[in-house]
Amino acid sequence: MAAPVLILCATRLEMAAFLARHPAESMGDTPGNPDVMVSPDRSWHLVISGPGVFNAVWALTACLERFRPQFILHTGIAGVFAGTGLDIGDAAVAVKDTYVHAGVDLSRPGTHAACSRLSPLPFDLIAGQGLTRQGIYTLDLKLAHACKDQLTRSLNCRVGQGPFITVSAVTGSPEKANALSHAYRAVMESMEGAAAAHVAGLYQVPMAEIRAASNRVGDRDKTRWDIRTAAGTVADICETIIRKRPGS
Ligand SMILES: O=C(O)c1cccc(C(=O)CC[C@H]2O[C@@H](n3cnc4c(=O)[nH]cnc43)[C@H](O)[C@@H]2O)c1
Repeated sequence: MAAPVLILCATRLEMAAFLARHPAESMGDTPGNPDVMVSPDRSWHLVISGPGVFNAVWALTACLERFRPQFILHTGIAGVFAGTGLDIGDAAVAVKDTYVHAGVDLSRPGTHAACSRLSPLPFDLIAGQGLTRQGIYTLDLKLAHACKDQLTRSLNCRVGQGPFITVSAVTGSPEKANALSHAYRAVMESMEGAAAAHVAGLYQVPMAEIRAASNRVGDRDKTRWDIRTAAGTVADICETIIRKRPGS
């Protein structure tokens, strides 16, 4: 039997629709252990990390110390950038994910440079992977393309593909969203992606990052967010990937 797929998601809310369709057994949620579930046939595990880069690193590390999955499916909701052709409820597959806070900030407060990309760090964040100096994590492109092809065939929404960014400070204005979109040509913004890619890279486990848009990046008006619809897309993404196992 193939190794399980490890699904990594920040919150239970994002996985609610999937878990309603696919009830799973809890493996314990005790202090010092992440919240992990396993499917009845043991073909997938789900870890709920908690939001943000620190929780993602902790939860994924704890799992990879316990078992080695075939690949990691990092999923959840995200903000979608304007000009991507995607709307709320649509899905996208990451080809790379950049932690925008990694680097040397040479900008002067009050100048236009404040929103542009940082200069590279003088050291690798993963030894031998020079792009990590700019917080850039390249994902497994063969797996990403296979997932995109499969999801395009299976989902009832648009499926985009491109660069994602990861933030610790959620983008809170359309102006900042425009600047980030221009600087990174990003499709989606989340709070965990690059952190998960960092750990997956250290453990040399392939990872696909596939998210569903719940809101437009920079939009603070929650009446325009649609987490329920996005969580439905997250459920469709997970169902497709665990059933078809693209790339294997
Ligand atoms: O209340 C807020 O302002 C807020 C901002 C971002 C996310 C949330 C959540 O409750 C969802 C947690 C989860 O969602 C991802 N997410 C969704 N939209 C965005 C975004 O526009 N920018 C960054 N992250 C986003 C994120 O990965 C969180 O883990 C509430």
